[in-house]
Amino acid sequence: MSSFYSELMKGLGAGTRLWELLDRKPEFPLNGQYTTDQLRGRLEFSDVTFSYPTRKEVPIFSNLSLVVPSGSVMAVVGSSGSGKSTLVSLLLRLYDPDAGTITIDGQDLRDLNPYWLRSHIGTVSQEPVLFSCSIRENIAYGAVDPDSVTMEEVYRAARMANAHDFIQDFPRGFDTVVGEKGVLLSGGQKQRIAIARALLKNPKILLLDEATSALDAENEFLVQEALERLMEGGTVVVIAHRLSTIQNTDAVAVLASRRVAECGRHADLLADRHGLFRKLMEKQAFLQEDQKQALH
Ligand SMILES: Nc1ncnc2c1ncn2[C@@H]1O[C@H](COP(=O)(O)OP(=O)(O)OP(=O)(O)O)[C@@H](O)[C@H]1O
Repeated sequence: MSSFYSELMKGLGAGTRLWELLDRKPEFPLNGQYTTDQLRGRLEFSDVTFSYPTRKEVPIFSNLSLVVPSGSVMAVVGSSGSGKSTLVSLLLRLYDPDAGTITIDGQDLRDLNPYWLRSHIGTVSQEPVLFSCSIRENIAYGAVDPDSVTMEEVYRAARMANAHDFIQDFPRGFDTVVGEKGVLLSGGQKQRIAIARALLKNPKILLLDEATSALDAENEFLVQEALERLMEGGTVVVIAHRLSTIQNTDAVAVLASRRVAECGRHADLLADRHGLFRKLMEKQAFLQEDQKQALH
């Protein structure tokens, strides 16, 4: 009886916390209704001013403007704390800007149905979150209706994400249960599962946060190849940390002084000897010595 009582009390405590979570209301209204069948994925920030609700006195963006044409790949670079992740959070509508607008195909984000919006946006973060369930369920979770996903579709997504082989090598294959936050898997493996999840969703808009942590050479190649497949066809915003990624994008936006300080093609930005992008690249030792020599 006494052990049952303590279990009951633990359960009650957990239950209370769960209800508190379920009862939470969004801080701003999520009542946009607009949806469309023909999403093209053109993104535009116009004069966006933003500070986090918890730190109103620290502005993150003031009058930031940026256009990402539909179907293009935009790299976002900037020093640590310049607001790269914040830009992605605003696109996902985790926050609303204090002033200015963010639009998709000319439609204000606030007028779009948030559930519909998020079903068309895929994200792969630096530290992907995997749930404590099977790998198959973790991949199928990306789909709008995970229950209707066939095994064939899961295999296909895993193959394209270069994850199929290592999953098959586990004794229980796709039924392998990954621990809380996927502790059983390496960083590169977790990322490839997150990429398979995003591939299954086949989103029109893709937000990527490239991992800064060093992957071993083989993992890095496999992750990079999978990302390239994922990036085909949609509009992509990638927080880029690798020179090879930056070189393969259509344009680069440099965040500095709370706005987009420079935006253009990688080669053009690099050619400006006094430009911010050039300085940033040199600081981050992105440029190899021989490339620097060639540019001088
Ligand atoms: N939830 C939050 N509440 C309050 N301030 C925040 C929050 N998240 C980020 N910030 C602040 O906003 C600024 C921009 O952070 P952000 O994470 O967007 O930068 P970043 O360019 O992505 O940085 P990094 O390259 O280090 O990941 C930082 O000064 C950070 O301290």
